[in-house]
Amino acid sequence: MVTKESHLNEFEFLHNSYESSEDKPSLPEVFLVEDDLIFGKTLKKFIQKKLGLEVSYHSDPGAAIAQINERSSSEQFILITDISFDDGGADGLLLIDLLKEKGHKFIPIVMTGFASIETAIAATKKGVFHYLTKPFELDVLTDLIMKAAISKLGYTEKDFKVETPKVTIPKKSTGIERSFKIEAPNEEDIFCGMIGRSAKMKQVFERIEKVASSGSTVFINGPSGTGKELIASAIHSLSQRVDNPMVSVNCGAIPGELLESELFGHEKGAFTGAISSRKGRFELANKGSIFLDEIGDMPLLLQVKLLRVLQGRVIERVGSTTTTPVDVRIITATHRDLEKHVEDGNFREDLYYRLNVIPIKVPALCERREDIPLLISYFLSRFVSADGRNSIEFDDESLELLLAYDWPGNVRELENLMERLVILRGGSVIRPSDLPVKFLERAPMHLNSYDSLISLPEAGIDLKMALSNIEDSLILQALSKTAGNKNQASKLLSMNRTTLIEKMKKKQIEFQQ
Ligand SMILES: Nc1ncnc2c1ncn2[C@@H]1O[C@H](COP(=O)(O)OP(=O)(O)OP(=O)(O)O)[C@@H](O)[C@H]1O
Repeated sequence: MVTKESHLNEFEFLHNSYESSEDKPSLPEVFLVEDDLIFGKTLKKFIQKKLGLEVSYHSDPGAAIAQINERSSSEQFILITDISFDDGGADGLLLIDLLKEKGHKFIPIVMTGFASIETAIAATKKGVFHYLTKPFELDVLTDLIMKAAISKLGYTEKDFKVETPKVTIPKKSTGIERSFKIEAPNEEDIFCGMIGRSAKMKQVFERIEKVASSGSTVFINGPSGTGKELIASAIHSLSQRVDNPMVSVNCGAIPGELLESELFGHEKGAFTGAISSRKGRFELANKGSIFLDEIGDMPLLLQVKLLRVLQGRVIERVGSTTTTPVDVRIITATHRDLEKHVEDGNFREDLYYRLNVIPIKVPALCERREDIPLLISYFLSRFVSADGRNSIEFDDESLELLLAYDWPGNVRELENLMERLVILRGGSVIRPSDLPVKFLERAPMHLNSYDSLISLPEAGIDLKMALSNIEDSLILQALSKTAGNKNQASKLLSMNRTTLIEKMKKKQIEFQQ
């Protein structure tokens, strides 16, 4: 039976703190003992990079004891050790006993892949600071090391230079070779309420500036959510027509039979329900601009009527026999491939050429990824309250996922996601698990990140075994990240769910939370 008292005595024996802060070395020493070479090296690199601590790593407990015995037994250190070693001849708890016998003072943290009540009790009896069950997030271990150093060795948080290991976006996956940083747009990145620093958006801005004053018909083409309506507004606001109205009509949202009277107006009695005559949008936009969104969805019959307006600059109300002159600049937009629409016979070729006088092509967001950090910052500044209470931050991994994602819904999708995260996760750090699963599906492969974590040991390596260990580790990490959900984990690993299950069975991998 472990009593609270015996537990405390053990702790006191192990953790008699330094008399004064001057006595302690500048940073705590860490000894790591783990027989899985790849995991051990990964841990060593991660702890060193994140906390700036020197880590002495040994795959063999005997070698660890030899090194520890060489140093002065009065200096306390942190020991991180596996419990069971593959050759069966050593045991992490025995290592703790042997070091204690030699009079060493240290704070033990133990790790095990096979959690059992018996070993947990045995570890507690030995006064371990924490008992970690594999797999665990590497950050959990570094947090524990800091906690141990602060609470047992008298260090303060300031003694550590905590640095989250930087992840560099590989060129292949995103086309950008630099660390991803959220950055507020500066003056040059903002054009008429639009954010853009990429060369592609700068070209769009230049074209808007050039065409705005001309009065010509403009055709804006680009995927949904790329800002076509914003571009139309910019053209209008930079033109001489700015003091007159800009009227927008979504041709795809109004039923075909209503669209004609919506655009051109109607006379009293023109159809059932036409109790009075009414001006259409063209007349309302007189001396200003009309923005015909989703022009590709306009019915063929109406296309003929629009062509007549373009040719004669006059409109004819439904039910009228006379024409009314209109002075309107026409700006149209569609997310469709209008040329293909013409080829398929769904759009009149003559109208297409009339509308396409000045084309503006808007790039999808995935073609201008350098704008993503600016847009994130811009939308956060819009959604986060003035006191910053619901502000959010992103960890490196989630930032990377945001940059690598394809954004099929473009800027609108990014805007909606930021709004949702601020509402649901305001005040916290966003991690990959806070993002919709589809972001994880498209995560890039960090081939080069392995270079910084695993280096070829002097004595060489059993490649087959090493790869198999990496596979195990990644499968377990995917399961851990998705709380054991095999469906989501398989997506993270870009494999079928059934393949994952078969692999787990074959390799006898079991996941316990
Ligand atoms: N460059 C940008 N800077 C800031 N906000 C943008 C930018 N581009 C788009 N947005 C915002 O994204 C949302 C979608 O933009 P908009 O409605 O103009 O897209 P669209 O291309 O017209 O979409 P659809 O084809 O679906 O009509 C809007 O809220 C808009 O303010």
